[in-house]
Amino acid sequence: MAVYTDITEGELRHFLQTYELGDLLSYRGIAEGVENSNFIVHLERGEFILTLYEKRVNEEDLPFFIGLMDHLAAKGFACPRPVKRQDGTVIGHLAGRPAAMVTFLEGVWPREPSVVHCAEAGAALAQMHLAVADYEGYRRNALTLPDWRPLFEQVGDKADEVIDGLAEETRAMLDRLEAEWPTDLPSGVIHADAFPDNVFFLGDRFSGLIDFYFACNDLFAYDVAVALNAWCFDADHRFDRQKSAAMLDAYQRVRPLSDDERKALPALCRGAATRFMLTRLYDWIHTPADATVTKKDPRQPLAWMRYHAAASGPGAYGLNA
Ligand SMILES: Nc1ncnc2c1ncn2[C@@H]1O[C@H](COP(=O)(O)OP(=O)(O)OP(=O)(O)O)[C@@H](O)[C@H]1O
Ligand SMILES: N[C@@H](CCO)C(=O)O
Repeated sequence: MAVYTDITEGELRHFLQTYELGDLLSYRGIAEGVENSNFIVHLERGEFILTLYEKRVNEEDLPFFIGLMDHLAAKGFACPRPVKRQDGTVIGHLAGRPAAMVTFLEGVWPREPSVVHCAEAGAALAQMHLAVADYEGYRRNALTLPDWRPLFEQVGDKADEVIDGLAEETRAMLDRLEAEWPTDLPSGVIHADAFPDNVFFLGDRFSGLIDFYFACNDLFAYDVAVALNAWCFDADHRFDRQKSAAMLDAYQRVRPLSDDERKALPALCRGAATRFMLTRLYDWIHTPADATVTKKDPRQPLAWMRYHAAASGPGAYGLNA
């Protein structure tokens, strides 16, 4: 459960005085997520999600994330809407952390994504990529190619204590990525963490995207690569081409990929797998033993990395070469 910062009822009541949402009826910490502390807060005016922003979120980036959710919601894209306080601002402070409330989104994330879920997620991602066209905020991706090697150096040879041989394998992958990384592809604001646990469904239908706290400006096709990793491997780390073909097909019905984007897909998938392997590895080693959080296993994205290392071209993803 991701509650790094706990709050007392008194602190919460004090914080809620800055809103016009009525009395507090109940609240509880949310038993999911690894990045921020989240609470579901039941007020007279309804249910809301309260987030206390933790280590990976810089306070100066919050206006970008909040503005993005506002922008997308105003365009009719299904995502949480930030809640304004009495003074018109969104970001406050609670228990020493920056904090904000957003609207509660109906739906559940798919524990075992089906081909239909993958297609829905692909279409939703493409809709987001179109909807950001006139968003004026800019945020550099702080977890892209130039950031991976420094992140890895903070783990260094401890990597081998987690998985034997991992340090050398990662260095070789970073060398390869540095040589092949595409730069000249369509870009804009991407979600950058479109995993199943951030995509809600009502039945088989997409009902909303959450957790925009890695959103940044980067290649649209990189966002697709993140989603292919996150949705299309089964529990035994086997890649399911039917799922990837469904995701890519649905994505392209909304936003067709260019030839260059298609060609770059294997490299982008290698990079996305490496990014999640590295952050999970870092957290595996650095998360305090007393933190109330279920750490994510770096072995899973390592298996993704290995699949993409061997991928010869777009055909490996069910795309025509
Ligand atoms: N707007 C919302 N409406 C309904 N539930 C939400 C909303 N935002 C968050 N949640 C719930 O809180 C959980 C954790 O939220 P979130 O994914 O934002 O946390 P996180 O710590 O940033 O997670 P992650 O590990 O995905 O980065 C979600 O799985 C969902 O159950
Ligand atoms: N989606 C990420 C966690 C949030 O950074 C992962 O699965 O590693």
